[in-house]
Amino acid sequence: MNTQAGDATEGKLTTPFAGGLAENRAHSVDMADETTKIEVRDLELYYGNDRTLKNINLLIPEKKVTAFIGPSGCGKSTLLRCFNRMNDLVDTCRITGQIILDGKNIYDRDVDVAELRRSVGMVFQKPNPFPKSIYENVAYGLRLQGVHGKRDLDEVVERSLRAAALWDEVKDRLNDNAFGMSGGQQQRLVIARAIAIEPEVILLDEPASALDPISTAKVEELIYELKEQYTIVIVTHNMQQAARVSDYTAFMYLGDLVEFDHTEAIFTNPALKQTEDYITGRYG
Ligand SMILES: Nc1ncnc2c1ncn2[C@@H]1O[C@H](COP(=O)(O)OP(=O)(O)OP(=O)(O)O)[C@@H](O)[C@H]1O
Repeated sequence: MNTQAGDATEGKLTTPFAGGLAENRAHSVDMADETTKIEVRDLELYYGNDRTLKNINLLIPEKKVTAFIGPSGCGKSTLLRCFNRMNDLVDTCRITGQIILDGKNIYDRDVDVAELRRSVGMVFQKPNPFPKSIYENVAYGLRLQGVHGKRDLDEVVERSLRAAALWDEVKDRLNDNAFGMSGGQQQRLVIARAIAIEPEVILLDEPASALDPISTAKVEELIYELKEQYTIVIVTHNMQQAARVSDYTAFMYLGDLVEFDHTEAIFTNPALKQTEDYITGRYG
């Protein structure tokens, strides 16, 4: 039987695996030490007639990094975008099921989507700074919220740039245009911009795939540090990256959540041959 996510079984949370093969895929994932930040319940997503996400049930623990891995087109980004309702922007998209954030279904009618996106920030594959100064990029969200005092803004800009491990590199050129920064710096700037408005969850969609190895290492270090304060969900094609930065890993295939577990277990002792075949590069 497909078990409801979040059922407590002898101190464990039973996380079911979705799709038609649920019975022989389910096993217990010990998450007893975790607080659930997001719970995905029976999530189905259609683009037109295409069933792109199939009965996804998943727990995302607070202040941990959860990675989504799987071959191209399996639905990783689509699932990620459900967490801040970015898919609402796609006309053909239809969603059933629930995503509970801090006890509230984010798909309820009374949810303020702008407010949701303030608490669930997102960083995309390609750095997308605004054509403004470094300072204004970080201050942008605060200004939108009505914060205009220079001291307040200065403080948040510095704190956010420090948190994004960028302050030392840019503190003497805060008024320069962000487009003059390297790709790796731009990506950390975008992360600083996301942090500035104090989200609770940060969604990262292949945040390092457009970066060189040194910038990638910096972004990975940053992700590791950010989980002290934020719940992080990352989509990555890079298995080593998932193994390095995440605490939990979800392996997806053709819209199914095939296996979810502690990252170490997924990479050293996966429960399913399908997962093992993917992480050892036999397909995908
Ligand atoms: N806006 C959209 N409209 C229609 N179909 C879409 C849309 N976005 C994604 N899809 C389809 O949904 C499926 C899942 O796509 P998604 O981008 O979530 O996969 P992914 O696992 O993140 O892939 P990749 O690793 O290549 O980024 C694909 O078949 C894709 O073509």
